[in-house]
Amino acid sequence: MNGYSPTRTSTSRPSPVRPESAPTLHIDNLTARFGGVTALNGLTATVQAGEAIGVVGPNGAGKTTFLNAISGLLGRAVSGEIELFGRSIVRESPVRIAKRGVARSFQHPPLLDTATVLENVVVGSHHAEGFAAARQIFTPWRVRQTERAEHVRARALLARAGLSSLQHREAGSLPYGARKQVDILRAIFHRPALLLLDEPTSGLDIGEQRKVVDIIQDLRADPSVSILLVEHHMDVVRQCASRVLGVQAGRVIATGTPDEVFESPEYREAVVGRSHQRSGAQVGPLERRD
Ligand SMILES: Nc1ncnc2c1ncn2[C@@H]1O[C@H](COP(=O)(O)OP(=O)(O)OP(=O)(O)O)[C@@H](O)[C@H]1O
Repeated sequence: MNGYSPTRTSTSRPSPVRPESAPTLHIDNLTARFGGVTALNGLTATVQAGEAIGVVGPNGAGKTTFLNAISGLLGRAVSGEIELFGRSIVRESPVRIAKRGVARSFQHPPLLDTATVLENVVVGSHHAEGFAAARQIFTPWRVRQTERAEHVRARALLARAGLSSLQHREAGSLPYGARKQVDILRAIFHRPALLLLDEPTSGLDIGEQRKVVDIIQDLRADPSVSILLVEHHMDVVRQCASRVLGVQAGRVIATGTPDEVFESPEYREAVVGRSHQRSGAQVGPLERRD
């Protein structure tokens, strides 16, 4: 069963053009500079349809900047190429990139605090469905129908995550762990082709971490969804990602299975070299010891 699968829902969003031959995402020589700081330094990577790729590395390696660049949040600070299904998105706005099927969660979820949890999950969906304001005025019945269907789908997502009891709570009153989960469901609600998750389990307790892992594993059953997962917990990466990019100083220093990367000399040096600081790879309570 796949309760979160974007393709198994009752209303359908016009899907972005997805040429069979092109990968979901191709990144070439991606560089991001902020004044004198080079956060990304020639990063190159490819994500195929249905892949879930972990992005790991020490603090300050450029992982969040990588997701920000793909989301279109960095504007002219970025150079290099970002292709989604073979089409360049490197100069497109965050809204257009979202419309092309990219959704993301944030380290610190920017929920609408005075809206309910249910409203937060569906927020922006009219935009995503291409409902212009004029259309809403002239076809109110259709808009109401769509809203009803969206609320049904959002409730189903919340139920699947065990968060039904929170659906009418104001988001501003939620504890941190619930905020993170709602933010992830909000991203999933838009049926992304590419889901960007930025430290989805940071600050969560063990039960909440398991629920997030469950959500990600469920999504992986859908071959049309690709995932980039920035994560410090090695156990979460092992359970959710088939392939890992080890990143340091804004470039990829190791690729392979989770264990191949975690055990590679390049990655160990990147993390151990900073052992006096917070480690880039945390062994969490979900850690499997094989
Ligand atoms: N908008 C910005 N302006 C200036 N410097 C920035 C900006 N965004 C990121 N940086 C810098 O770029 C580098 C990479 O930051 P980034 O947040 O991408 O690292 P990270 O790998 O996500 O770290 P962490 O694991 O701690 O979240 C850091 O030195 C950071 O201070």
